Amino acid sequence: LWEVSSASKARHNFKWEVGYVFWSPDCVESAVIGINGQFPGPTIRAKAGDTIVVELKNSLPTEGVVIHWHGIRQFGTPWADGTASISQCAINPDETFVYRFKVDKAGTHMYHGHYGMQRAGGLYGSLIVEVAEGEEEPFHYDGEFNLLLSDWYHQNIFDQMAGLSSKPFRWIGEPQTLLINGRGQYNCSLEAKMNGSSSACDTSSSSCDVEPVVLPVLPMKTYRLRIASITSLASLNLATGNHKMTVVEADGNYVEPFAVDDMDIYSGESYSVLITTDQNPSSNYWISVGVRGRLPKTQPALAILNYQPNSPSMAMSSRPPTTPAWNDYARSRAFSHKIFSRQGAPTPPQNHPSIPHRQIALLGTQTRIDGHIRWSINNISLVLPSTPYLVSMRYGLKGAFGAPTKPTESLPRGYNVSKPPTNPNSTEGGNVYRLRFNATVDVILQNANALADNVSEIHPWHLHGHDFWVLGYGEGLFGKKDAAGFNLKNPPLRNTVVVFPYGWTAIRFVANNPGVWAFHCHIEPHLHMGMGVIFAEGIEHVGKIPDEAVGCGMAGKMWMKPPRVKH
Ligand SMILES: O=C1O[C@H]([C@@H](O)CO)C(O)=C1O
Repeated sequence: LWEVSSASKARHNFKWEVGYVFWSPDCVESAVIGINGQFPGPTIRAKAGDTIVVELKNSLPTEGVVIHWHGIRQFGTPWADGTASISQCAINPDETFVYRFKVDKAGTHMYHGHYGMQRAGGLYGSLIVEVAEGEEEPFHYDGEFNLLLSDWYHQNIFDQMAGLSSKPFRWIGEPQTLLINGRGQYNCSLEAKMNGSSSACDTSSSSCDVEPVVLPVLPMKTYRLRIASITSLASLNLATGNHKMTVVEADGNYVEPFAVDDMDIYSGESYSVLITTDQNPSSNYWISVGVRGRLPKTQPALAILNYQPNSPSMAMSSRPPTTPAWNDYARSRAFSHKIFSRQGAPTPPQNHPSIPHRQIALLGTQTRIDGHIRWSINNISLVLPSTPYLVSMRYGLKGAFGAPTKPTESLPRGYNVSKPPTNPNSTEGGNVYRLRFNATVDVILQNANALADNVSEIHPWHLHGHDFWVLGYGEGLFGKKDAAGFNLKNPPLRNTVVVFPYGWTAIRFVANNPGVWAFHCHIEPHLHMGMGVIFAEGIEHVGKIPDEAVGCGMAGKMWMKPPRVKH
């Protein structure tokens, strides 16, 4: 997984056009951001070491666009990370940008919009990297299926964004439908529909049939399910009922295999699990996907494990498995605590008095700016500049992002994480942490009570440009002594990790990838409300940034050479 053999490497060329399409993901039609007229976007499949070239044309009439390749570290190509205002200028309507990057190791990944809330608008798809030619996975399976999980809102993203920045605040609420591979049933469970009890279904949608997700399997075989969550808000749990799942991969890294009946999956995370079809083959079986971490107002999504040669629509002999109670955090913690890297995986730098070279503690709080509700990190709510950071830093455009501020990196002493912030006001800022190239950096993600009493939410944090080791989780305010309990032996490598309510999560990574990288809560409205920071490292080692990534903000003005005109 972490070694790229020198066997033959392929190049995959794609021509994509991003535009609005009418689509009915859950039988309710709306304008959805599609790729080549399709929602979700096409699945990319490649092998480790291959090069992906996506010629992306923006056919959204009045919006810029970018695509982030979630899980791909972009070694040597930081301008292809697809983060507007961070790694590149947003691609203007009618313009084309070429994303060219290497997929350096195998894993289950995804891609999605990273500008405004376009991801929530439907701009996403799967990116699956198989092991390099001639190499083998460290586990056996006879077939595989891909399950891309998402949540869906009937309110369009413009109304959502306007609400989030309104005074008074208008929260987006819970999603209407959970989707598997872009398909779901609004106000209607697939079970009720299949049993013919359509009274349980919303009548406006009863005339519409969204094809259920069916996994055709043979008895007594082993299948790999690739599961990725790209939800806007929902934390999910996937349960297979009669079939045990053995977890083998998390975020493109092998884990020490462990068996579960159900598993949590947070936005931005991916897993592979193995299931063996060892149940009575005269039946089909349900797979359920339900909401965790917030009081659910959304029906679970269902898929069908269809033992061949049964008909996929035959009556089920069992009910869909129920996913755990939304607020059973002990169970969620227990699942997270089961994840360790597979034997032989790289371990974090350690055993040296100077390691970590730096510890950055990030306290996430819900705050107010001028009466608007925001999320802040160390009391600064992230706003992005008009000149992409990668460009302004690489070319030394001082002033492109205002006065250089040094955000704080320690926790306020004695902060009471179980009460609303005593000073709920914060300011907007850039939140840029410059990391010494090759430094070993620990980050403590500290959660706390939100603005309302007795509320603290789950935040899955995603780091661009890196995998990181998850060193540990704890409850309450992180203290120096907690570092003694870090797992340095077999911590899992990931790119997304959950921070539980009122708790902290500690990660470690090596700042060895020249570029400017976003690190943020993967909940779409939370990022939009400022819940993120920027890491910059090894800028002097960044190669030539393609011109198309550069032409906006201060860089756009400086590089613009008006043609000479004759008088
Ligand atoms: O960011 C959020 O805002 C609301 C709530 O805290 C205020 O209405 C909510 O549930 C969030 O996750």
